[in-house]
Amino acid sequence: MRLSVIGTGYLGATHAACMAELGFEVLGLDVDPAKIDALSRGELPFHEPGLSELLVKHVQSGRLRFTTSYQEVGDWADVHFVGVGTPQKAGESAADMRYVDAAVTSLAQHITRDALIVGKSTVPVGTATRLAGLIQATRAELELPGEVELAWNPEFLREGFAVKDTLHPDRLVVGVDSEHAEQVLRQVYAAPLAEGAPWISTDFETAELVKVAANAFLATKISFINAFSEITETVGGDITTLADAIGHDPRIGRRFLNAGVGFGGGCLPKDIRALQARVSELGLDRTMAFLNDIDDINLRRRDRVVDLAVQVLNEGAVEAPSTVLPGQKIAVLGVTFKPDSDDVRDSPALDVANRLFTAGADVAVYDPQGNRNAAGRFPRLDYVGSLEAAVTGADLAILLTEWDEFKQMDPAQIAPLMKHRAIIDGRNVLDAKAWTDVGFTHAALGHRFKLSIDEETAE
Ligand SMILES: NC(=O)C1=CN([C@@H]2O[C@H](COP(=O)(O)OP(=O)(O)OC[C@H]3O[C@@H](n4cnc5c(N)ncnc54)[C@H](O)[C@@H]3O)[C@@H](O)[C@H]2O)C=CC1
Ligand SMILES: O=C(O)[C@H]1O[C@H](OP(=O)(O)OP(=O)(O)OC[C@H]2O[C@@H](n3ccc(=O)[nH]c3=O)[C@H](O)[C@@H]2O)[C@H](O)[C@@H](O)[C@@H]1O
Repeated sequence: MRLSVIGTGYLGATHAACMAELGFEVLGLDVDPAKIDALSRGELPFHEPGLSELLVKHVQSGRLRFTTSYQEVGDWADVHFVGVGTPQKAGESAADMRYVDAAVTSLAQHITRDALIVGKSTVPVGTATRLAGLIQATRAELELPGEVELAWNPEFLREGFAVKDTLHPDRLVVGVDSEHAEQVLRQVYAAPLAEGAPWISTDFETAELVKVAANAFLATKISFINAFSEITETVGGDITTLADAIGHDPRIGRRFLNAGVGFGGGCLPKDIRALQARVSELGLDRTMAFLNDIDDINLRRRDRVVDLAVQVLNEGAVEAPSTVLPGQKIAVLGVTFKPDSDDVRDSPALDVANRLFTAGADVAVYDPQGNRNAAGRFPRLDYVGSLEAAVTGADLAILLTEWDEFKQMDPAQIAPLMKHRAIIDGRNVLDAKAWTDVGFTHAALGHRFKLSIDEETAE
């Protein structure tokens, strides 16, 4: 079976290379010629563990090719996966559907044989039904040969684990409206099915909603624990112990209860906003209103980091950041939205770095993979090539993305490099005692901050 993958970003490039790994001939298509040139040379335009190796392997074997031509994919493939972006519309909460609509329209205009179009992008409920109508109308008007069906097969991969999640998914969900479409998808996913991956075959609406329900639930879990952080920061208590304790209850589970600077990335934030916008459009204004609070709690974490920086740098005094940060050197450790990724889309870490800069601080940024993308968004920050370069001469270091390199920092080695020994743990991954033992002022999200002047060892 020949597969095409339309849109070769994070999702599409991963899906294309993994489908080649499963033994299929694959043709990836994108409207960005530079991306297609790079992928055709076996160069991955972003960082994703294990993906580069698969790309090189299958470009070399000839099983994986790339094109910008819809005519080529329309003549060639049996199954077309659509993985183009569905970003938040500028100035609105809703998803911008123009890329999905354009991709599906182009396919409908260029397919010249029997084929199945399979949507993988995350979309508002009702999209598949609308697109099925669009496909049939377009093809009838052009009197094109071949039967073209549509299915929706949402994707649950996580960045940083994209290859594993695609080759060994924890479930496969397909929204279909014919037995034939389901059988084709069962053939595509024969390998993970043979490994026992649960297969959920359902209607279009359920498939679309499963995806946004999953992301809304994950976002809710994170903001739930971060809301408790606001309480422990006020009254005292240990947010990590609290998460561990409730997480032992299997009905709750410990995963996604890591308190910190909150969720970001190209999906969770925009997906909860798009869900809310869609249900409001359906007249259900109150139904997902709680997601406003989930979003607000998440964004307040970023304010909290800036407030903490002000407190730490001003010996406990809380004032407006714009009046207190000028001239202070702050080392920002991590700018990607999560470790093992170079993705800075809606990254809480990068947002905080920029806010500190706006408040007048001299911000030195180091991220093992994210500096280049971050510099594309906020070129005025000072990007440096190592952890040591970032902390040297700094008044304060702030850990915002929990890369292993940061989790494994030795406070005794960092201490002599800094001008003042002060650290904020924005992800709750550092051992507070190890830092205070060598004279650091240590503050962490989810913990009450009390500055002890005695502990400050300004040099
Ligand atoms: N990134 C992730 O980890 C996951 C993403 N998703 C969903 O997958 C979709 C894609 O997300 P990403 O891959 O992150 O986006 P992305 O922005 O990395 O990639 C989208 C790609 O589509 C291309 N494109 C735009 N219009 C096109 C057209 N008309 N024809 C062909 N290509 C076109 C763009 O040039 C770009 O390369 C979104 O709906 C997202 O919510 C779902 C699960 C995981
Ligand atoms: O739709 C998508 O694109 C994907 O979105 C998320 O995957 P991803 O964005 O790659 O990253 P996550 O691991 O979910 O982390 C999202 C954000 O939440 C934060 N997070 C996560 C877990 C936690 O306990 N605390 C926390 O703050 C992370 O730092 C990160 O900023 C989902 O986990 C995937 O299942 C989904 O396919």
